[in-house]
Amino acid sequence: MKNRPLFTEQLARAWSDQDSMLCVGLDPDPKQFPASIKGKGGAILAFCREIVDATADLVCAFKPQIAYFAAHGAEDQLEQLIDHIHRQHPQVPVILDSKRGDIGSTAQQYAIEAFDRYQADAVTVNPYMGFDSVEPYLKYANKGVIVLCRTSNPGGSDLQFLEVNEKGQTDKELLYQRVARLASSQWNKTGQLGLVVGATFPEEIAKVREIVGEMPLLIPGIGAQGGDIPATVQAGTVANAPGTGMIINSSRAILYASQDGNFADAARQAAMATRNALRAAKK
Ligand SMILES: O=c1ccn([C@@H]2O[C@H](COP(=O)(O)O)[C@@H](O)[C@H]2O)c(=O)[nH]1
Repeated sequence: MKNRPLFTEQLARAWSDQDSMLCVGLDPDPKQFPASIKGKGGAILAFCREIVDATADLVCAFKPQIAYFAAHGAEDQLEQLIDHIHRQHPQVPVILDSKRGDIGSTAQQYAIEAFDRYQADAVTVNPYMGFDSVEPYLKYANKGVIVLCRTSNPGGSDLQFLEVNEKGQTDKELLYQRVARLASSQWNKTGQLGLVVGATFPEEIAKVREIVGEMPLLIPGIGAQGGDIPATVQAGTVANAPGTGMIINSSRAILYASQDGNFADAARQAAMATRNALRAAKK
């Protein structure tokens, strides 16, 4: 699917036309599928397609997590799913969550995987190996590149909270803050960079927002991980532009709202309740 608009334009349109900051995460776990789908050929695609069709008018993005497809040898189903979203719901950007990170020549292959093979509008990237591991993605000038910054898991603090002050630098700087500063001031050559910041850490969301201005934040951690919606929205709000700047992800709490035959309806209800809670929190 060629000629997709700039990722940031897609987001701006989705935030305004859909009035939604909700991203539905597509993490298909066959063990949790309803009996009507479980065990059938193409079950992963069938399950995700129903979720997508039931929620597309409620979201600003979909985020398929590649591991849930690759673990079952279902990469072809991931390709077909993204193609389905582009054709049936062209207004909804697709963020491929793959969190790759490697030397430049290999990162180039990962960029081809995300953007040429899967046709994603954006991809998550691990910055641990530095700018030359991120740069190959920037050759795709209209595509979003969303860099891990302050992740939602408890172990994220092991490294992301290390002090990284240089000689002469007086203000204390932590590793996740350095990532935010580099991403916004030096790495954002295309204007299409974003950062991952977990809803489980609203204080750090606020700090990152202070550093990066309007840059889009992908915020996982509400729903199954227990992140607080009002605290998240308050912390991540862009000055004078409520309802923008955040792509707030929920996966399991929506996908598995029911494991019966009515799973798609239940997912829609859960997505609507979450979107409404996000809307209410921005006021
Ligand atoms: O810091 C991070 C980065 C990515 N994720 C991903 O988001 C979803 C969360 O799923 P829930 O079911 O809503 O907990 C999942 O795909 C993770 O790989 C994250 O949780 N935290």
